[in-house]
Amino acid sequence: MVRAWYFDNDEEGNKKLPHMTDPPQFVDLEGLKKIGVLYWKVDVDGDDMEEGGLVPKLKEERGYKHGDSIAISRELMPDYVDVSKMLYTEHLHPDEEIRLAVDGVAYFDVRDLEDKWIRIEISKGDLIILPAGLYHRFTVEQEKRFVKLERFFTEITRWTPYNRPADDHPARVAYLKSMEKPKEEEKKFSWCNFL
Ligand SMILES: CSCCC(=O)C(=O)O
Ligand SMILES: [Fe+2]
Repeated sequence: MVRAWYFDNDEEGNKKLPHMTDPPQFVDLEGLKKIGVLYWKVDVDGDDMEEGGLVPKLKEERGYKHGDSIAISRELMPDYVDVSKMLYTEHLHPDEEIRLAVDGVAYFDVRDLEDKWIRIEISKGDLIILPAGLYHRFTVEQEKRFVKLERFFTEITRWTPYNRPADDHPARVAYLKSMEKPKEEEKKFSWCNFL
């Protein structure tokens, strides 16, 4: 099951360790939703993957026409060191990032609205969607040092990372704007209550 917590900001330590604060500050699915991160639990060995199941339905709803499967580990990748450095470099994408873990364990770090890192641990059956324009980075976890992921894309040719700073990227601007709306709604609501 997915877990998420605030990263302890120790950027010098081993990135593959959990980096929880003491005491840990966990973030629930609602907290992730507030920054646009969506989550589904998937039975990867069962009906969820079959025609009419959760994953094919999600693909259709969100227009994912392409997909592939990648395994990340030192043993399986000749260019592991470069790839893992690249994936742990803070970046964003013009499209949402969809990943379904089918084996192993990995961490996605995502920025909250105050620019603090939230670490999301994914393992078998965790499907997450990061919105376009959200700064994030990724690493495998220390113990297994291995993860296998299904990736889905709307257009495979458009899959590009833009490293931070990319604050003027239209996807970043649109993301921040989409995060403003709930705040405005909240304001309107409290004003109505006041009247
Ligand atoms: C290897 S999947 C997760 C890493 C990532 O953020 C990406 O591929 O853009
Ligand atoms: Fe990414």
